[in-house]
Amino acid sequence: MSDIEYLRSQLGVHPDFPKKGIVFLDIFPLLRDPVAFETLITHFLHHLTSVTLPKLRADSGNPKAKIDAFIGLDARGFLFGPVLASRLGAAFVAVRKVGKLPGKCFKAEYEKEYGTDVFEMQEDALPEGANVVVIDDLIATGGSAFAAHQLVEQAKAKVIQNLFVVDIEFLKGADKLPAPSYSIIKAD
Ligand SMILES: O=P(O)(O)OC[C@H]1O[C@H](OP(=O)(O)OP(=O)(O)O)[C@H](O)[C@@H]1O
Ligand SMILES: Nc1ncnc2[nH]cnc12
Repeated sequence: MSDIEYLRSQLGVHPDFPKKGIVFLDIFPLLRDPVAFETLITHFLHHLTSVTLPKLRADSGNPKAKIDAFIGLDARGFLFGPVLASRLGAAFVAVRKVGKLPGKCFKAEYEKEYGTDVFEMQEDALPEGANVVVIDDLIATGGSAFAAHQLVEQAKAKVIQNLFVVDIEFLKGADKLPAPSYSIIKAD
């Protein structure tokens, strides 16, 4: 079994949660296993250093261009973003559901697979022109990640990569996103 097949086999699968008709894919079992968690981080780092950074440097003409910040989406993006940010010497910025962040915030309303919500990000969290990676546990319709993209645009920064542990591919969420997406586990 490949390491990706192993990770796939460890996902929790919960039909009719949190609503009838939704098959909820639970990434928490992967975090109970330290080897599985480290494998996820290794796959993300490999993609960032072998694809994202070379593309950023080629596109910008700056061989020293770097990832300035990881934007983690409330709540499960917070599990992965700070680890990647720390490993690559970048900032971690939290995008939170409305009403949780103090100070002035940018806002973006969105629709996801099982409801609507509003995301916020603190207005002083990102410098203008920052190169940003969006990270979350899962992409379904892409509504959440697209809202994060809108917040980054409001800050006049740039999303250069989206990262997900799981992509529910038939919902075609990645097609909605202006920046490239990389996901470790493809689900149906
Ligand atoms: O691609 P989409 O259709 O937008 O769905 C994906 C989002 O839905 C889940 O989050 P949820 O809002 O349930 O929040 P949680 O992480 O706080 O449980 C998941 O963690 C993603 O953020
Ligand atoms: N099917 C699903 N499983 C887990 N998280 C989700 N977020 C949106 N859709 C989801």
